[in-house]
Amino acid sequence: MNVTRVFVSDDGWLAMVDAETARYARGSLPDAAPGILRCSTAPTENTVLVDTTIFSAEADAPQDRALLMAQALFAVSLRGALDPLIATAPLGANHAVALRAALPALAEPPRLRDDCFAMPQGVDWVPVETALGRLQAALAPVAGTETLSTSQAMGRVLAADAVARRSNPPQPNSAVDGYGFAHAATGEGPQRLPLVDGRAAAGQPYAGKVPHGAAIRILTGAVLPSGVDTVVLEEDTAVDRAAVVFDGPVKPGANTRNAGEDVRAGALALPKGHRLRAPDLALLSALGVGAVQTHRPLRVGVLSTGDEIIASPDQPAEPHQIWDANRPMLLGFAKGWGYTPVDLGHVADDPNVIAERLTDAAQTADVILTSGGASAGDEDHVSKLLRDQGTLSAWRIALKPGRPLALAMWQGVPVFGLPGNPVAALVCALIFGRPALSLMSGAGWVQPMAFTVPAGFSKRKKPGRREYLRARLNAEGAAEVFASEGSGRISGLSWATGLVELPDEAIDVAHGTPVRFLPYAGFGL
Ligand SMILES: Nc1nc2c(c(=O)[nH]1)N[C@H]1C(S)=C(S)[C@@H](COP(=O)(O)OP(=O)(O)OC[C@H]3O[C@@H](n4cnc5c(N)ncnc54)[C@H](O)[C@@H]3O)O[C@H]1N2
Ligand code: MOO
Repeated sequence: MNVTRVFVSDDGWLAMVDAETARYARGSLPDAAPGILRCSTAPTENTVLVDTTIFSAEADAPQDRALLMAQALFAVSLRGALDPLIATAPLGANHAVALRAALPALAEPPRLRDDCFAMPQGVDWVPVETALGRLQAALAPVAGTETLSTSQAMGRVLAADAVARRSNPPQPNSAVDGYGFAHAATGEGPQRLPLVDGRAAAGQPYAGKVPHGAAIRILTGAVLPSGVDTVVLEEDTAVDRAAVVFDGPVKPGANTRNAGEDVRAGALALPKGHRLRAPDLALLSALGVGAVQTHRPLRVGVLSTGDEIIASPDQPAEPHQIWDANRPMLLGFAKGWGYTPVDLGHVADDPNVIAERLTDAAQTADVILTSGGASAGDEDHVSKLLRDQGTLSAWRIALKPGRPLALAMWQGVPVFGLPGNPVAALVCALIFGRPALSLMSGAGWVQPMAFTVPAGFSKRKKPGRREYLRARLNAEGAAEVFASEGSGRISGLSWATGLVELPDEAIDVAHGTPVRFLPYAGFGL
């Protein structure tokens, strides 16, 4: 063996760089590998101390690490670059990159293929519509019910049909201020009807009967007195002493409203599942519905995960840390959608802590939205945890942005693991979260509002996935899109007033091409 140098690691393994090692380094490892053996000789002037722990990531056993060191040193020596390395001992920590770079390659980098822009093979890419269909089928209303007075029920979802207690209007009445009479007593040409004493006003009904051929002063909303079926508008009349004059003919029933013409007593006023808006409070009140059976608001827990996240901008953040953007956004969605937001705070990427927080949350929330850690990387603890301990259905959705979406049950509570990138978190929350939460709240599945507008941009999109772009309408009514599609560009979320939805198929969008615009307002934002 033509030993040129001996390298000894601090744990006693010896590597020699020479022609033998060259053969070994290029070949397979025989049982007694030449070039590496347990150090039994005292260090000589030929000995260089090496720190083989720099290869801890590559090998656990000291002898294996020494072997890697031998291979690296041999490769370096072949290039004649050994001496500068040896000049600074111990040989190791300061040279980790150079020595790693010198290791012979074992793996080939993946080659670009003709279909390199296709979806990865062997991955179950779920089209958006399929994913939505599965979600819809899997979920059910979970919010309990309680009876509330109508005045307290704004924003609540009806848990039972609301039925009209009486008709609207309850009685036939006048639609205008004018004069009322029996139509049968009038005809064509000038009409002159003597007035009875008294009048009919809203809230002050006329108790008597108006004689055939006579008229009565009547105001808007007044119940039609007996003997009155038609009203002439005040502006079309003149009063001649104690008579009213006008030109006939007047249509029978003119300017009157029939009892129950709006809603009849006993009719369905609002169906179960309807979310009460201010106009609905008007209707229910008008129909005498003073109390309604409602679903309790869905409790939506929101949890952020990630070692880099600082829960609030009230707290300082180091340069490697970022303030939580997703949690305030998702809590805001929940509130805006009429649910009870439950702030579950932020946890670091520690599976035990995440599990503990989810377990607590399962007591206080009906559904949990997490963000971060949804994909399959080293730090993607949410999806791993849900896979190991929950019943995860990890979906890779043919969607951009927002492809990783982890769905699981945690102690009976559905967990939506949204992607960490804020733009992806928003898209997943609006496209998947909103209809799903609506269904769970008792309000049924909802479709986003969308309308077709001309594109104010151009883009060529490949087939196989749906894309959502941050967009807003310009003065011409065309949809312009945000300058960047980067999923971390949070400013684009505020710049936009909605999303443009590009279909799953390929599309070549030019200025003027019709595209679907989904306004934020249609998502209840
Ligand atoms: N090798 C791959 N890498 C990534 C893939 C992939 O398919 N293969 N998918 C990318 C896509 S698309 C997305 S989206 C993200 C999803 O990642 P995770 O859900 O696992 O989220 P993180 O890795 O934890 O974070 C991603 C990104 O978002 C930032 N973040 C996280 N939480 C918040 C928050 N509450 N507020 C503001 N910003 C947040 C985080 O710092 C990261 O920058 O994965 C891609 N990678
Ligand atoms: O879901 Mo990722 O972009 O698609 O950010």
